[in-house]
Amino acid sequence: MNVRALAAKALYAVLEQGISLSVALPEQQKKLTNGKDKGLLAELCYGVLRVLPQLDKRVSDCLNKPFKNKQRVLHQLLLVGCYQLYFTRIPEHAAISETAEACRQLKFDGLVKVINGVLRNIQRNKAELSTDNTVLEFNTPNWLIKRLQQAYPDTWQRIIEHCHQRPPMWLRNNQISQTREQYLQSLTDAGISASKGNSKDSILLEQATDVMQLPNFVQGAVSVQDAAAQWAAWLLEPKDNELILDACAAPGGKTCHILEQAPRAQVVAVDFDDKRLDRVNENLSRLNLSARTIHGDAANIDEWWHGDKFDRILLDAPCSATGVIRRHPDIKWLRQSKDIEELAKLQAQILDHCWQWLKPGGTLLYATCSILPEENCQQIAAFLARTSDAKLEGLEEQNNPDTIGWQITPGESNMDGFYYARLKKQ
Ligand SMILES: C[S@@+](CC[C@H](N)C(=O)[O-])C[C@H]1O[C@@H](n2cnc3c(N)ncnc32)[C@H](O)[C@@H]1O
Repeated sequence: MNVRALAAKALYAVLEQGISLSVALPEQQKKLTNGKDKGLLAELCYGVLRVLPQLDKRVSDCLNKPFKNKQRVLHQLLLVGCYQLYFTRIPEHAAISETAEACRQLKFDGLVKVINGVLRNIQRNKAELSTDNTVLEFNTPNWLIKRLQQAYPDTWQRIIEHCHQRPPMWLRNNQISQTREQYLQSLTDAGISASKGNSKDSILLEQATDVMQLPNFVQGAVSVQDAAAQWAAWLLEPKDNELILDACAAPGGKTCHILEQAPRAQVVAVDFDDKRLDRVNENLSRLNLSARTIHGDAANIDEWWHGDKFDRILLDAPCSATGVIRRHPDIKWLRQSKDIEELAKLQAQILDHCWQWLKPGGTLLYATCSILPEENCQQIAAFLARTSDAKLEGLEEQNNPDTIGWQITPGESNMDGFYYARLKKQ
């Protein structure tokens, strides 16, 4: 299979059909057997989505007539071609001929000449990519730029820059298997360079590595998890024998971390996405941990839980994921401004309901991978205003003690963007 044709198909799924890249990419990757080709396919898709407006403009300027309907996939193919010419070290003649061949594979034989012609035109005249307006300059939709400008008047540009950087690979040491020092030594022995992160289990790899190359990965020695997400279990402070609800648990990264810290805690991991819940079970089984996994709605706990109230609740709420754009650049194009208010409403609903299921004296940790105040500090401020038995606890890690909760912005200490607020029930 031609890698460029598969990239065009994955991008068509994201941009024309609104499918997330984490679904669309594996769908195409499974048609390839070679690891290098799979890597190139990912690089082409991620790359195009990072700089989409600039590529879009360059390609559209070279087309007499835009492609429509089923032929739209050829527009995506041209984006892939243009990306190779501007952003990769692939020899230009190879980039062009492979992309033209992809057109044939996509069964548009009659348009191979057009694809070839447009790409040759771009190659001959490799003008700087346009930065004529803020969308082109920042390769980010206008609505998101505006919201970021408002939330971060002094730093929004730097935040957007970080959203475009390639994310590092973080590991979480499984403290049941070995200490972090011991695992760092195993990595050194395996010739893998790594260093410690700020939270106790986190390890930063100098270079992304196939997990199968990591010592004892299959046996559960470590997991892949961004350092920002690793703060959840530390801030929740789970204890053995406590009854703990992980209210939006899939794929289970934080569920497993909670159990690594408190292996005898009774953890109930809930998610309303059945398929994603399977991933929780897979992760638990690799790490040899056990939790009760339930397919259910966190905004309707009464429906699936008839036991005691919980000592601790982790609410890793569904959110805009604007803090993890560096890992999922498709978010920029799949989300819309109106989603933010809808998500904030949903989060408030789940938060209010979970609160009813927390024991007096219990702790609820609210988390999102968003960097927008509507989903984070404003959400918690509104919750505190309407909930008389809730008290916000300060977090040591918080950079500004006056803010409501801890907002991590992308790139801070090499982490993803994330938000935490710890609430205690009176
Ligand atoms: C941010 S992800 C959770 C990530 C997870 N905590 C981890 O660390 O691996 C949010 C999850 O919430 C789930 N979700 C969204 N709305 C829900 C609801 N009302 N009840 C239960 N789960 C929900 C989604 O299916 C998704 O898996």
